[in-house]
Amino acid sequence: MTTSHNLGFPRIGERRELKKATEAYWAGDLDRAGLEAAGAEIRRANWEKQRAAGIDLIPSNDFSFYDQVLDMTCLVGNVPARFDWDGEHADLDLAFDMARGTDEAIACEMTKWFDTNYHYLVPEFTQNTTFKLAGAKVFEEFAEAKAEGLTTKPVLVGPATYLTLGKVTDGSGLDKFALADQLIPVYIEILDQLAAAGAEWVQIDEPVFSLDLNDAQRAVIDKTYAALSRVGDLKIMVTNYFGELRDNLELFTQLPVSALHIDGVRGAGEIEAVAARLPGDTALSLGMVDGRNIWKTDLAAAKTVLAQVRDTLGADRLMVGPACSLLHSPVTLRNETRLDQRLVAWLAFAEEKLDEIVALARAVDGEVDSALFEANAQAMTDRRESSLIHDDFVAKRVAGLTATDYQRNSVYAERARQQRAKLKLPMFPTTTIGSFPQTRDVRKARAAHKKGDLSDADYDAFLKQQIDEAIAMQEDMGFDMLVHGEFERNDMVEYFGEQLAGYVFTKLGWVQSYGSRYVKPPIIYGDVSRPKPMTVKWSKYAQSRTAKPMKGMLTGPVTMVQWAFVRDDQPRSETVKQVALAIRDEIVDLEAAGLAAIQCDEAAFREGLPLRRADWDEYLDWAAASFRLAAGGVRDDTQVHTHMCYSEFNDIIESIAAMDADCISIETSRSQMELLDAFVKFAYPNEIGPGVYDIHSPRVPSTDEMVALLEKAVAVLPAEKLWVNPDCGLKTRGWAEVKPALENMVEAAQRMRARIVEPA
Ligand SMILES: Nc1nc2c(c(=O)[nH]1)N[C@@H](CNc1ccc(C(=O)N[C@@H](CCC(=O)N[C@@H](CCC(=O)N[C@@H](CCC(=O)O)C(=O)O)C(=O)O)C(=O)O)cc1)CN2
Ligand code: MET
Ligand SMILES: [Zn+2]
Repeated sequence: MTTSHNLGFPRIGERRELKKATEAYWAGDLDRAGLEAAGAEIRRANWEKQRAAGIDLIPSNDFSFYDQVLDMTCLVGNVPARFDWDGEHADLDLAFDMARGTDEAIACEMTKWFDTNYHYLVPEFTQNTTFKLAGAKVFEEFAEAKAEGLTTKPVLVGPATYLTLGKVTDGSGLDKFALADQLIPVYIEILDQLAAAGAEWVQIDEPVFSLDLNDAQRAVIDKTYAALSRVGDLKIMVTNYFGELRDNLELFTQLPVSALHIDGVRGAGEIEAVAARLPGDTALSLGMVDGRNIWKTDLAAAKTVLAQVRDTLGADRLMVGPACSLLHSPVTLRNETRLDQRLVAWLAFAEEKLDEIVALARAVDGEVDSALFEANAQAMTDRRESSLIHDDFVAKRVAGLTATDYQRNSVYAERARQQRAKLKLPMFPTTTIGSFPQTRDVRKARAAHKKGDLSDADYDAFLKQQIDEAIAMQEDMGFDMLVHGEFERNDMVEYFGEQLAGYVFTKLGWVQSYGSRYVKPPIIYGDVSRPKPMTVKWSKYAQSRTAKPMKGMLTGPVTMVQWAFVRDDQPRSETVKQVALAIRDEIVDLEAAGLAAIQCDEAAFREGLPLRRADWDEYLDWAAASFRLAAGGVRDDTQVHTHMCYSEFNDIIESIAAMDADCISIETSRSQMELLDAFVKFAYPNEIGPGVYDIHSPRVPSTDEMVALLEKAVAVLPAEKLWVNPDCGLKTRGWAEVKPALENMVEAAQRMRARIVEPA
């Protein structure tokens, strides 16, 4: 019999129950028992949904109150010394301290999980790192499900992935992969304990198989699975997802474990080769249902592939699942009553994906759910032929693009001359990245407006007042280039998605980004265009309230697509081109409305980089080109800014230069300006705003600290190219810390100016 299984279910709850409970707990409005109960209720509901759908093998420990990598850190007792841990049990409150920081200890770093918009907490290693079994969550959740009559498949982040994702923090030059010898025995203890508790299967996630691996990583993998395979009766499934195996295929298929899972969506081309090379009685799990996107699976096509593999391996060695954990999918379509029903017919969120998985597993065994398969085939045809998707005007416009559309009129030096003459900014000009705190009041007003309880006129007046206050504050503080504050936006991607043609947005399609912060990615289903101006009204209003230059504020084409669910019926690069043209229209309109500077954020530029180096150039070419296409329609004296959050710039600096933005702001404060190195080495030609204020922490940086960071920057870059700004937008912060921090920041810029004009 073919086994249906799941790699992980969304943990946030159908209506963001997890966010509400954790934030209430942090605010002191819910006690620990209340929080635990909310978590237990989400797990129970998730298991029940999977059982009802007919999933044979259901995961546990896929739930987390914050992050699964952080949970692994607790489980193996790898708590950084600054958290003052008793060395015994690493429990939930300690995990929250690591995730959020305390008065005494700064939080662990957070970074992107592979090429997703999910963020994990980076494990830290030092010369003093030791591991021990210190967590109980995986065992408790297994027992909890057992009590409900389910023998689940506990999920663990694998040792190779855990070591790869962590970083050495003590500058000791430690070889982190050498820690495997200490880490493996703890994994063995965990597996032993799970086996003793009655577990039959365990799922060990090793998505590092989708990366280019070095010898040290390969050695860790060899060692780990040689050791783990000796654990008693427990069956181990090792999973790879997010990409192809390529040159890791041999290493992967030779792992001495009971089952191997591959991403049958992104790695479709390798299914046959993997099946052919699978030794002895190893089972193969094929991830045929996309966990990263929301389109229905083509069931007939998937069934054909599965049937071929069954003929090679036999049904008993075949398993069917999602390509990756469903963590990256919204929970359910059931509540999307406002979505165009023609579109709904093309979609599958996590719950609906469960049905697809089960239908496929049953179908390869000969039990075809004809009604479901027929409806699915109809949906595939309807979508392909739908007039909703195609827009001739957009197609013609893209086809008519020429080289000149991808460049500004003059080179940077000439543009800079004209911009200086027009803007008359001082040295070390001060600005912010765009958003100001999204306070409860702002969100409440928006929610009330959406519900119809606040009229258009009243919401408008409310937003104008917010903008007025933000402008007055910036003028008082002495800012040189102002922003309007983005109070009208729910999210920098969703807001635009709501206004563009070819996009739809959901009511409750939330996906976890990190901790209690979620996003609602819009769905790009067809050709994209901009029916009418999107931000001009607000930016124009803001500019009318000040004599200082106001920055128009947009999201760039790559980020608009990277943070959306994207159509899969044409290359991503084509969709990005269409979005770039829509943004180009907006940039041109902002210029016409009198905005002398326009920022176009490309926060997800690095995230979109393919996992394998061999694929980078192709991506970087179209990604940088799309930015130039978006920005290429304005006069030389209009200053185009871009912004990127925490990114490893070294590998991609040439492409950042190729974007040819007049100014880029980046996140550098936490790394003590280390991230500037790439710009220095490459002699980045345009202007740069290296962030001097870490906005991920509630801490208020002092003027001295920020001056010290700026000193580091002037030591390596021409002073006249430098801007002074925070690391990122301030939407997640509160005014109480933002005001003093910005005051200090402006003062830091003033001190730098004084020092340069009258050298010490
Ligand atoms: N898409 C995206 N990805 C990103 C980022 C980003 O800004 N956007 N930033 C980086 C870090 N990731 C982040 C992801 C989310 C948030 C974030 O602030 N999310 C908000 C939701 C933002 C939002 O869309 N809010 C809506 C809905 C607000 C809401 O919950 N309203 C209440 C009512 C209001 C109240 O009474 O409080 C309700 O509907 O129940 C709005 O403002 O309109 C959250 O989870 O809290 C921040 C950073 C990387 N990836
Ligand atoms: C995640 S990058 C954020 C850029 C946006 N302009 C903001 O300030 O919020
Ligand atoms: Zn940012």
